[in-house]
Amino acid sequence: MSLYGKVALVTGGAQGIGRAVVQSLLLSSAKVAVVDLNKTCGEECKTQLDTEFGEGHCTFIQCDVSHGDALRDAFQSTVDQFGRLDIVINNAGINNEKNWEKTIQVNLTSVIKGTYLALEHMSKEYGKEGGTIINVSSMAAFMHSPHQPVYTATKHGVIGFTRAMADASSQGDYGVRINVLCPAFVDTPLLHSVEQEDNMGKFVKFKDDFKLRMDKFGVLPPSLIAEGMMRLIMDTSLNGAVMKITCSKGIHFHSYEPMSA
Ligand SMILES: NC(=O)c1ccc[n+]([C@@H]2O[C@H](COP(=O)([O-])OP(=O)(O)OC[C@H]3O[C@@H](n4cnc5c(N)ncnc54)[C@H](O)[C@@H]3O)[C@@H](O)[C@H]2O)c1
Ligand SMILES: CCCCC/C=C\C=C\[C@H](O)C/C=C\C/C=C\CCCC(=O)O
Repeated sequence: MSLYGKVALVTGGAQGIGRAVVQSLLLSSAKVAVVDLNKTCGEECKTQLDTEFGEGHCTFIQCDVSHGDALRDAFQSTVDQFGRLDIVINNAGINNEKNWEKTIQVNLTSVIKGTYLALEHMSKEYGKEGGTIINVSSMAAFMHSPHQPVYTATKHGVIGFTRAMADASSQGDYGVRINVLCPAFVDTPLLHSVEQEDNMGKFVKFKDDFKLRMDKFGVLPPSLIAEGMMRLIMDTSLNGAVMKITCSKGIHFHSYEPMSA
């Protein structure tokens, strides 16, 4: 299915998983705003994408998603440049147990803020045409890691928030589907943070144990995560879905007990 005429915003889109998703969106003919803190990476990414897809299909907006006003401006700038907004991927995330307050701000608070801003631009509640939001969690929400307690907590939070908002959207007739994606280990620069005391703090001493887990469970290519994202974007039956992607089972969904009143 083509996304011609649709506009997407991807946070943390300059490298890693976000970069792979941006590529897939452009291949499907969407226009894309790459929102990222890293100016060098973002500008390089835009140059490469302009060469591949031609100018005018994507834009780079430098923004720290943990700064609420800057994130609001990034959403507005996307709509000003491309005229509308249909797809929002709240993907930016960090792994920092030393500065764990920042990890909560980036991985959880900014996902909540990004979801609310997306609704302001897409929800029927605000007179808009609807759309779709994907929030990025992690398999760490299902297999908690002693090396990453706060990272694990934020990824649990992303799932709970997303599922609750998906129900709010269907009950409130927002016209916006809200889903969550949980990758296992993915081959991106983030994985290397396990080696660094600056990221891991006192948990760095567990790095060998962490690497054993990677050997045991394997490491996925970012392109497979992008494939999962595209499925969540295209399948209009999905709302409140929790997609997991692992080496052992590939792309699949978590199932929950039905709620009893
Ligand atoms: N790599 C993995 O093994 C893995 C596994 C499960 C989930 N995830 C999640 O996937 C998402 C993407 O991770 P990745 O592996 O691609 O990481 P990455 O470090 O390769 O890329 C993250 C991108 O986000 C940007 N970013 C970081 N902080 C930001 C901020 N405050 N504001 C704006 N942009 C910011 C970075 O500049 C970078 O371009 C994260 O939410 C991460 O938690 C990753
Ligand atoms: C310390 C560096 C961390 C860098 C990346 C951060 C987090 C990534 C977490 C992943 O989501 C992995 C979490 C848990 C376990 C992984 C895979 C489980 C697969 C299970 C299966 O195959 O059935």
